[in-house]
Amino acid sequence: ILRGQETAPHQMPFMASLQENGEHVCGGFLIASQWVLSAAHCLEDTVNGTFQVLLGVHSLSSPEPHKRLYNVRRLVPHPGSSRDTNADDLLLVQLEEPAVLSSHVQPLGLQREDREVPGGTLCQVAGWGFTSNTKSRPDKLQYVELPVMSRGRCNRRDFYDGEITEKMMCAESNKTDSCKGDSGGPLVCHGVAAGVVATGSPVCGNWKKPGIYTRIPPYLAWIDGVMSLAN
Ligand SMILES: CC(C)CC(=O)Nc1cccc(-c2cccc(CN)c2)c1
Repeated sequence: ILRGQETAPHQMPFMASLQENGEHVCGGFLIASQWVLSAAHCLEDTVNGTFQVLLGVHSLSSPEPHKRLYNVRRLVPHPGSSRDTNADDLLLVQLEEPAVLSSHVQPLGLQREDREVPGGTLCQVAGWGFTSNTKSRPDKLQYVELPVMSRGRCNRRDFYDGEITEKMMCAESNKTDSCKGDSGGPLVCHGVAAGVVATGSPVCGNWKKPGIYTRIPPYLAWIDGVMSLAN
């Protein structure tokens, strides 16, 4: 998160750190006691692929009473996701067991009505991703408030020139922005998850490259289907 601020500890009790070999790789968020939603691109550049999910966390490094690392039972990338496009960039992560819920560990509601979030709406995005283009990584959870950019404006030639589908949304990236390591985190509008941070262009904080977020309503059937079928 570029030019954001540290959250109050556990202000976002749905936030998850998707980790590989004990290192933060991507954001994610609890959507049910045994399920975390993240981004499919987070599975790229994995070494031996043992993922774990850290919940109830504020500082990645300090011991915290509510912090708990969960093993992963199953990783379910969206069938339409692929390395070379932004399409369907979603990942469902089933925890080995249901998370112990508390005031520090709570699921986040999903936007259920398939209605566009109007341009200009202020939404929050959080994560432990880069806080600058010099790749500095924060230890504590950061968040920033960003205005949504309408699809019409985001698809202009000098922005993404028609690349933004109705299953994606954009947010301004003028200095404040999401960045590497924030992928998979939620874009929270009116208190519910309206989008998921997609990698989009590997540029952070450049107003000409708005942040791309996978919209959630178009994927509710897939999300509910996967969760209902799993053992
Ligand atoms: C100088 C460094 C920051 C270059 C770099 O590593 N960029 C990079 C790589 C992969 C993903 C992302 C990335 C993720 C989520 C959101 C965004 C942009 N809103 C970018 C950005």
